[in-house]
Amino acid sequence: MSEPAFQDQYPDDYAHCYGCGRLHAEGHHLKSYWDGEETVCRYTPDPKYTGGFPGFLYGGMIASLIDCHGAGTAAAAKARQDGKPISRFVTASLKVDYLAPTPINTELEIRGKVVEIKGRKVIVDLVVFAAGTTCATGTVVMVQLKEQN
Ligand SMILES: CCCCCCCC/C=C\CCCCCCCC(=O)SCCNC(=O)CCNC(=O)[C@H](O)C(C)(C)COP(=O)(O)OP(=O)(O)OC[C@H]1O[C@@H](n2cnc3c(N)ncnc32)[C@H](O)[C@@H]1OP(=O)(O)O
Repeated sequence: MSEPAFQDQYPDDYAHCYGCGRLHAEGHHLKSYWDGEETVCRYTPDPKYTGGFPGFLYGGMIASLIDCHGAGTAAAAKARQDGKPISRFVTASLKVDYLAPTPINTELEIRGKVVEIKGRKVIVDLVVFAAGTTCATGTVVMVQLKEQN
């Protein structure tokens, strides 16, 4: 059996994020997994998240995908390195470059690559693909909650 999604391993008290918390009743419930040394999250946006014109996703949602998949990647990477269960990270910094319009009603693939793990801080590079096109890239700085360290 494959390992549960990173977000499904968050402790209950820290699983209420609108983007990825499994316990948020109306959230997006993003799910992230290992794919070799990278991580992957797949998500098909609903047209209600339309951006400036029909057919395309609004930038805030793209940032959310990068943010939440980045947090999950940081948590999983730290857990893998330390041989411990997944703990909860929060976003200290989020940078997004929008490279091409991102379609809705198309499955997006968000991939993460760990750049650095230093103490409670993990830096992750991310890419958002739609049908093979690179639509956005991002870098996040994630910090492990002190009480989870
Ligand atoms: C998820 C469940 C939450 C449950 C909460 C329970 C209570 C927990 C208590 C408190 C945390 C509250 C957080 C709530 C968040 C809700 C969830 C989101 O929506 S995430 C999106 C919004 N993100 C925030 O709202 C973070 C706000 N920022 C902070 O709370 C702090 O600034 C935090 C935790 C991110 C860092 O504070 P430090 O005092 O723990 O750690 P320092 O020593 O400042 O930083 C550690 C390392 O990270 C680097 N760093 C910190 N901020 C950076 C930045 N903006 N850019 C680059 N590097 C940064 C530092 O340079 C340091 O690195 P070097 O060890 O020196 O190499």
